[in-house]
Amino acid sequence: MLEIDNLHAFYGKSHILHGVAFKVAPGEIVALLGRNGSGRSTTAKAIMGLVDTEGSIVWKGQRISGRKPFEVAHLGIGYVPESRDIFPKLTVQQNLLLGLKSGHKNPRWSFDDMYSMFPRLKEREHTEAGVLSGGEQQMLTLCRTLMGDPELIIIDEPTEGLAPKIVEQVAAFLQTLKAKRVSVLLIEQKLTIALQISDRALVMGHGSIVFDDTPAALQENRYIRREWLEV
Ligand SMILES: Nc1ncnc2c1ncn2[C@@H]1O[C@H](COP(=O)(O)OP(=O)(O)OP(=O)(O)O)[C@@H](O)[C@H]1O
Repeated sequence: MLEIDNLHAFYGKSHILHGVAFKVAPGEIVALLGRNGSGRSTTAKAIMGLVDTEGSIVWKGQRISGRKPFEVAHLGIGYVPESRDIFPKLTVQQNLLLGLKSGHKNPRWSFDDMYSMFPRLKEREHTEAGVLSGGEQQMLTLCRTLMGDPELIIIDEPTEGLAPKIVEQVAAFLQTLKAKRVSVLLIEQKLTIALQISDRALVMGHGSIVFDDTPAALQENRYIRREWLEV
């Protein structure tokens, strides 16, 4: 479904990704792990057309490398960046409405789906998003992106700084996506969550993929964990 091969990415003259290659299959949750600065966010930005790249990014058989971010989104790839991405002066409900893909006839998701995954958003339905807590803003960003009905959603550190109870809800949210065959590329710092819910684990180091296997294999591989994950 998503096939990345020999991907290089650049910020000006800085060469950040060095020949990244991996695949994401339909309905698969793939965890992208690594230390801060290893290149995980840059990989997400490269897929979304937000940084200069060389190499190949193919989505559903179509080459998307070099496309504009809105084109990539329109083709069915949703992106939840690390910074919570909401419209602060609009209510929760208005933010969700803005997520809807225009002209889309049979959306997979309804407002009620969002509110049943995150009941707190229902309670805050008519509240301006700018006054929500960090955790609530994260829920809203996830839901707004999902309202656009992506087939693949790339989520950058969704549980960063959240209380354990909200982390559990985000994990349940990811399981719901899986049940509905939405693929997920999950950039995570927390190894336990990534291992619990993902089908495959990728580890990045210095802008390259240094491990690509099952979560169980990563659990057993002390060398990779020590060299590339533990701080
Ligand atoms: N806008 C930028 N301009 C120049 N260099 C950047 C920029 N953004 C990131 N970098 C550099 O690119 C490298 C990879 O960063 P990236 O953000 O992709 O890592 P990461 O694994 O996602 O970690 P983090 O969680 O800290 O963002 C780092 O060396 C970082 O300093």
